[in-house]
Amino acid sequence: MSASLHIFENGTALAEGLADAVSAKLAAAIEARGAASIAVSGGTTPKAFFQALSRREIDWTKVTVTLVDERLVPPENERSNHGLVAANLLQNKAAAARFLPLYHAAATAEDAAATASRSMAAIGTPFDVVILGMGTDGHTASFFPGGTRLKEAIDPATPRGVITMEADGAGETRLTFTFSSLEDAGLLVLHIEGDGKKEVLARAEAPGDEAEMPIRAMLRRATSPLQIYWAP
Ligand SMILES: O=C(O)[C@H](O)[C@@H](O)[C@H](O)[C@H](O)COP(=O)(O)O
Repeated sequence: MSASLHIFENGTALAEGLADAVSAKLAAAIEARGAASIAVSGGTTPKAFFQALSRREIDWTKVTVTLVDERLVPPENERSNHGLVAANLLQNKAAAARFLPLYHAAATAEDAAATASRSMAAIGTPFDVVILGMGTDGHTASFFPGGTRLKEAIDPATPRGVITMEADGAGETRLTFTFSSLEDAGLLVLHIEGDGKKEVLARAEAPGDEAEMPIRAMLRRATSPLQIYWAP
């Protein structure tokens, strides 16, 4: 599927424009099925978007929020994506949403991934909305170049669910949804800001190995059209 590029004047306009598109998609899912789901990314980019989305007037009691990926740390750790989402998205109107964590205080990372996969299976798939970020190394979710389980994570034959990942530069062990869990979302978004990320995107769009820039898996093979939201 080909990608579409949505360009905004600045970060504020981007946050508001993306919150409009996402809340419309969630509202449509609630209208159609009585429930909606969204998986979001961590990092620095989504903060303003989370705050804008938290104020949108939809029936948040029917929305399940989860994470595309997470670090193996408890929510009170400053590097926790759960902590970021709790502080910025699960506020205002969106405080009524249900949040499903990927991190569980389990004995091992594998146990945490298995627990997360089970609780995710209960919400049903595909997700209505998936918001991806992208690192300057071309990673998305926790699909890191050189990641221990990168091949498995981006293999379309790997079933839906959460797996563990370790990589140089990733810091902690990660928990990440697999490619197959994310690529068919009702609304599949790549949310990036700045000229640097635009250059990374241009490199990713050029021919080359997916293992070198794993965002290529989404750009090339996602069955849902990738909606790229960008501002300088
Ligand atoms: O950090 C995370 O939780 C995500 O794993 C990661 O994929 C993130 O979306 C990118 O690294 C972009 O991060 P920035 O928005 O900070 O550039």
